[in-house]
Amino acid sequence: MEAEAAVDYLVDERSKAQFDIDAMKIIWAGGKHEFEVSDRMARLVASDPVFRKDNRAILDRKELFKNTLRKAAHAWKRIIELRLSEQEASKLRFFVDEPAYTDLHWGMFIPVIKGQGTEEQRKKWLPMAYRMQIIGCYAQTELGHGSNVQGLETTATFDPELDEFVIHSPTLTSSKWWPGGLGRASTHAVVFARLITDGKDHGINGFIVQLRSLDDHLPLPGIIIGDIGMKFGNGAYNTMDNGFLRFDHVRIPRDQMLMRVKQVTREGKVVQSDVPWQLLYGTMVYVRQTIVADASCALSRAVCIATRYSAVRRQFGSQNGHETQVIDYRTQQSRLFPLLASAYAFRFVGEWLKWLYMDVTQRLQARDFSTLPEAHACTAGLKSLTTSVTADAIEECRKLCGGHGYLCSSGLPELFAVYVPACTYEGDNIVLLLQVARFLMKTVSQLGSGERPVGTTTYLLRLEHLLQCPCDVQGAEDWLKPDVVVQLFEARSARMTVACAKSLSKFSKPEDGFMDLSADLVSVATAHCQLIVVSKFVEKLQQDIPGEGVKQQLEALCSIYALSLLKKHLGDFLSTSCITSKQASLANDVLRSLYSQVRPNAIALVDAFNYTDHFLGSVLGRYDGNVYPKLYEEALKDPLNESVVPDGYHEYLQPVLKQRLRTARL
Ligand SMILES: CCCCCCCCCC/C=C\CCCCCCCCCC(=O)SCCNC(=O)CCNC(=O)[C@H](O)C(C)(C)COP(=O)(O)OP(=O)(O)OC[C@H]1O[C@@H](n2cnc3c(N)ncnc32)[C@H](O)[C@@H]1OP(=O)(O)O
Ligand SMILES: Cc1cc2nc3c(=O)[nH]c(=O)nc-3n(C[C@H](O)[C@H](O)[C@H](O)COP(=O)(O)OP(=O)(O)OC[C@H]3O[C@@H](n4cnc5c(N)ncnc54)[C@H](O)[C@@H]3O)c2cc1C
Repeated sequence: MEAEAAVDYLVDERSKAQFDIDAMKIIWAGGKHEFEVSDRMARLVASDPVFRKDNRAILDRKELFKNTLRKAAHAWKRIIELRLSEQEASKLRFFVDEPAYTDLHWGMFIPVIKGQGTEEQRKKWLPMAYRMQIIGCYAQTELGHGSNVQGLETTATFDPELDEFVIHSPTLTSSKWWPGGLGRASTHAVVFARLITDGKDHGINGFIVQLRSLDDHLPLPGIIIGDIGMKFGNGAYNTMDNGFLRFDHVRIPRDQMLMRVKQVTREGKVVQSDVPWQLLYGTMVYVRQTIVADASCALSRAVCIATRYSAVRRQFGSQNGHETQVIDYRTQQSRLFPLLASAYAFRFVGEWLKWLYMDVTQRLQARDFSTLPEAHACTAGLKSLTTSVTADAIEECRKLCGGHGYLCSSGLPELFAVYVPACTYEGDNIVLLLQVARFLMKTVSQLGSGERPVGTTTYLLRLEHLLQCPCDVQGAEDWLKPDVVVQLFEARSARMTVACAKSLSKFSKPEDGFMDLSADLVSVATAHCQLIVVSKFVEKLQQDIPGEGVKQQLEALCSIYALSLLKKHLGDFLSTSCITSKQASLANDVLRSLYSQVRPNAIALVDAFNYTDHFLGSVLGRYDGNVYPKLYEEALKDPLNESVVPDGYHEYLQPVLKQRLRTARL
């Protein structure tokens, strides 16, 4: 094929931008320093051939896993050689863009010891873990029990004679099943098990257990361990060794029980410390918060691919002598731009959630436990909302790219396959929304008792007003007023919450009500979480936003985010009498004009994510828009194209063809 000169097919598009893109890049990155680190690490990874990833879909499982081990070892080598800070190292891992055992080691094993270990335990285990002299994972879920943590069956029985715990898997369903990094790589795990002393069950707790020898990596006596097998998609999450694990009376010293929440004395007495027992779930709160930040990355990546390709792709019509760019179709805009707006919305709510998590952590250290329930509800709810939207959005972006979106070289199938389990891991999304609903029902029921709602539920203090207030929209331009929109989302959430609370109060047993009304409770929780995202976007815009035109673009995106939600959930807003059908129709008109406003800026708005072509891993999303020759190039790399006549022709194709010839002669 003819070699094409390097042409930037998106130059025209970029010249239309009406804002300072460099300033937007800094807003997106969360600051100048963050931008600089992220940019440097992205380039470092993109320029290193060890980190190539274009062959993942065609490697078999063993090659794929070995390749991941190689990349993780190389990443670690570079981290040491370049003396990277924790922030730089974590960005480097992010741009390597391949699920690996190191995610669980750094993302869960270290945090669980930090959060649930005593000072002595932290001093003993963390230095080894930081130097990667041991590799750890988080072994909570069992074959028969995932969502219901209190239902775990693995036992940790105290033996006072030897001052040890005996870790045991009493049934098949008690086998640990799913932990990432467990299958092949980990030498240690924090294992969640039922604490049994003197025949009494004291509920679950974490225990540090060595699984494999530090000399030859063989499983230690009493440990039965392996990988749980291939998961959804080629490549994708199969770089991760999710594992199974059974214990046959494995003994560990008493001081390997994580003892920040509960302690077991030498005599076998269980002492509950004064921190809330829910801190046993603290690592999940931490990871849920990181998953929200990650959602904006996955979503922005898919949106970047779909937006660039939509500007390159032309179908039907006539536009300056060419067919029309598909991005100019209103239907394409109405599917794509709300996703672009959601990517920015999730970025800002993720930033805020990180702040909330740091705040609750500091309070816990100062023994102020008052904001823990809210932090749990926010992390659970936003994890659920952002991952569900992102998973659906990646699939929508695939469809927005038409047939070519279905090719692995578009990057979208693998992104989808890697991303969808986020709706399940770290808490199934429905189970987590039910936790938010439970928190809201409790908050509303306590309103009369002088208990003041905190943080994101403060709006419930204005319940009387919110239950009656009319929506202040008279003309279309009123829909652009942030306070009008925020109050509307508050009113919708408050009205749905109160309606559900009333229905619940009719049940003599609250548990029966929760079972019967669970689908409605999920809708209530969703409305509350959407309110949080809308209000955090609005709050972000009240800060100083430097850069010409940047604030205007973000204001347009914020309005698109809120009004597209209104359109999607119109039933909620109309059935709670929050708006009239006339107001809904005005909102729709405003949305159309906002799409026109965003259209010339669309390419620059996705360029602001600053993704390298290596990270995007997509022919359709290439920065230069040179899609068609590169699609050919990728196709020619497929192993099927290595020979002109396919393997199997002589055995299977030729006989069939010959047989058909004979039949034809008959
Ligand atoms: C230098 C080099 C650096 C290199 C850097 C590399 C960087 C890499 C880093 C990568 C970083 C991060 C990536 C991380 C990787 C992610 C990969 C995916 C991993 C996936 C792992 C997992 O899936 S682990 C398993 C997760 N499991 C779950 O989530 C289970 C879900 N279930 C539950 O949480 C609970 O069972 C339940 C909450 C659903 C119910 O619990 P329970 O039955 O006990 O409770 P109740 O409902 O009765 O509630 C009792 C009260 O407790 C409150 N509650 C519940 N949970 C919490 C909580 N978490 N915190 C606080 N409070 C909580 C609840 O509200 C009730 O309160 P009251 O109503 O007041 O009684
Ligand atoms: C890729 C991946 C990586 C993972 N990594 C780890 C790891 O490192 N460590 C670890 O310990 N675990 C890990 N897990 C396990 C994960 O945390 C669990 O799968 C998750 O918590 C969901 O639990 P479950 O599988 O038991 O789902 P289930 O609870 O069995 O869910 C099945 C269905 O039942 C519904 N359901 C369940 N309970 C209720 C309820 N009360 N009300 C209404 N509906 C309900 C759910 O909505 C869902 O539709 C991983 C899982 C995956 C997919």
